[in-house]
Amino acid sequence: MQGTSINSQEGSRSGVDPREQFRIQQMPPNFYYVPNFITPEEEASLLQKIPAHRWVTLSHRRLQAHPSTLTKNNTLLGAPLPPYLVQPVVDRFKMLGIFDHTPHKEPNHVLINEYKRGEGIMPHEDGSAYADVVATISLGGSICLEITPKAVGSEGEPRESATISNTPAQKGPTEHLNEEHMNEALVDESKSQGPASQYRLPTRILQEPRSLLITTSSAYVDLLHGIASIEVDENLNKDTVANWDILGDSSVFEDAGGRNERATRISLTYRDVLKVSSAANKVLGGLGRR
Ligand SMILES: O=C(O)CCC(=O)C(=O)O
Ligand SMILES: [Fe+2]
Repeated sequence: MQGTSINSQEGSRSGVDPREQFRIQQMPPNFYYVPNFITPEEEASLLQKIPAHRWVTLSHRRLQAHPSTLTKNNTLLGAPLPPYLVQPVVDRFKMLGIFDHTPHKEPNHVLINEYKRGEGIMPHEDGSAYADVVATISLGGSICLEITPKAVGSEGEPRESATISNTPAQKGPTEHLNEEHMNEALVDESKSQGPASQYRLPTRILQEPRSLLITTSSAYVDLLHGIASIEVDENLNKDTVANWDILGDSSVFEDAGGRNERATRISLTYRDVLKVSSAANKVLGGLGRR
């Protein structure tokens, strides 16, 4: 947002959604992409402050949860987020009204993912532990997030908890988007639900370093997201990347012949956990059991 600053007060006075200029037009609602949301200095500072000892290694990425992992019944033990995760970005979230509709009006939980070259995350939904919004800041390398409709028959199934490993929503290996998918990507109405059917799916959102991606409402609830475990994102152009027109610098990918060589990427995913238990209750409960 350093280069694309908005005036939220003016926005709200005039009744204009401050996120509107960042909406990804070619996609089902509601995805918003903000290039250059943080500065290179802020990116470097964040990268330096992420604690090296908190990583949990999963099969295709590393993860850490702040302030802590959720309990088995998806409750957050109330505690503040570390200051380096709060400022300056949470004030910018407020300018955009990202969490205005959630119970706590601001994020109370951050999952940090690290993907080395060739790593990814299978298609999934983030689930009902959280309010229906996630705000993702990307650091390091660029990556494509693949957006797919839910599989036939998945509607109505209970959404499982969004724990540290999220909710795998499709069985089997991640299906990578390729040129074929892109070219015949108009959604088959019978295989999609709701608003997704008017748009081209599956599709990709290219996330540049220092960008913010907001996924909310129906985008959070009705669609799956994942990252292919590949070393190069290929065939990147205006027809295959939903946010091409609002990228910070599409020439980087044009100059590379439509390729993005993956490098280590870290994502900070900000969320509002619905159920929060107070630390005081926990302490008293603990004493009671003695
Ligand atoms: O790294 C990303 O951008 C996606 C991560 C993700 O889907 C998650 O943490 O639930
Ligand atoms: Fe996710």
